[in-house]
Amino acid sequence: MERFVYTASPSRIVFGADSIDQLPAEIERLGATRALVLCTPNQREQAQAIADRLPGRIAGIFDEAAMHVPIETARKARALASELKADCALAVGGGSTIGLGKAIALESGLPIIAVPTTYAGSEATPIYGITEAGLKKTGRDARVLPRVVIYDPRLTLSLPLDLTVTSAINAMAHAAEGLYAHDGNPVISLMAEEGIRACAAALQPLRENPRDLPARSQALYGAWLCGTVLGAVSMGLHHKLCHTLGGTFDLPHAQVHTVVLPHALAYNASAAPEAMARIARALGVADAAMGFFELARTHGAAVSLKAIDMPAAGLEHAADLAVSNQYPNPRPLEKAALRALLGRAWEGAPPQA
Ligand SMILES: NC(=O)C1=CN([C@@H]2O[C@H](COP(=O)(O)OP(=O)(O)OC[C@H]3O[C@@H](n4cnc5c(N)ncnc54)[C@H](O)[C@@H]3O)[C@@H](O)[C@H]2O)C=CC1
Ligand SMILES: O=C(O)/C=C\C(=O)CC(=O)O
Repeated sequence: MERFVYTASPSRIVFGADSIDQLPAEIERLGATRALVLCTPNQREQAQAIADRLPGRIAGIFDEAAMHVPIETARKARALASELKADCALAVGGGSTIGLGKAIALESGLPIIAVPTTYAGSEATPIYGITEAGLKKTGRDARVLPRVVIYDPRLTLSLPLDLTVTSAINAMAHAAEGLYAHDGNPVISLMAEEGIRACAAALQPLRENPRDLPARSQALYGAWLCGTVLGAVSMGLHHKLCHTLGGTFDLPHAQVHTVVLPHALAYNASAAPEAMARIARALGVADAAMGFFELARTHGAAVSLKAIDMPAAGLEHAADLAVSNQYPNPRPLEKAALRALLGRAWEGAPPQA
């Protein structure tokens, strides 16, 4: 066994169907009496229903969470938290809403209770992202790691099927890159493999019935594991490409992950054979990259950047950006090979080493 460092995350996880019933006790445990509830406009009703379970403990609801946390939204939410003297942020939603809670916590140290309703995994990480003047900056800070996460699969029953598939692949991407992270460790690799297995296995039953509670539970369990991997070790080429593409061309987050993952894995395959074997085993396929390509296609997700409105004229610029910062990745970053990768991803061609 090689030497490694493992840092466990100090979050408290409350998992299972109806675990939202534990919310009043969890808020009390934190000693909070004035929670600011955060959500997107789409999830206002769901957030209100949760707030209604907490009479006397809600300071207000802010329903303007938006993807990639625009700085203007963060400022507005921070000002409201301060004005209402909130003593905790209760984020009900996906990565965008939890990201808004993190933007508040980063400045104020307010504890976050996260109630995730997608599989993005932000609730399990100390990573924040804020977008200012078209540029998304991300960083790590222990203050933004939610203190408590309530994973209630019932709250994911309403997640539309297309987002269910792409969000689950977003989750599995964390685990896939965690398996070849330069700072990986055996515990995180176990979580990664199990996370991929659980998320992938949930997709077929959810396609047949998006309200299948055991399958929702399995997907959410997998998402927790995959998010934990993201929070614990460094990501490589795939995540960097997705951030570049998403941020520069304003592409939808989970869908970009879904398109890019097979191509990023094919690029890294020869340099990370053991990770590829573990990913393939978790998916129950022969080849990791093709496995993800087929998984997305089988479940009706877009497999080309073209289909999610990435302009072809931006490919050269994206390749330049991809090599502008070097970072640890199993295979060195080569401009010509990355340009070819992006071309295949744009077309929706199968992944190629
Ligand atoms: N900091 C971190 O560790 C991470 C941050 N992120 C960030 O999170 C954002 C993406 O988060 P996502 O969860 O993919 O999307 P999202 O949070 O933007 O949600 C997408 C849409 O689905 C709706 N939705 C969410 N759950 C629903 C449900 N159960 N039923 C019906 N509608 C529902 C939302 O209201 C929203 O309109 C990106 O900005 C990304 O960068 C993603 C992963 C990790
Ligand atoms: O961009 C962020 O807000 C931080 C991390 C992620 O989005 C991880 C991911 O790409 O899914």
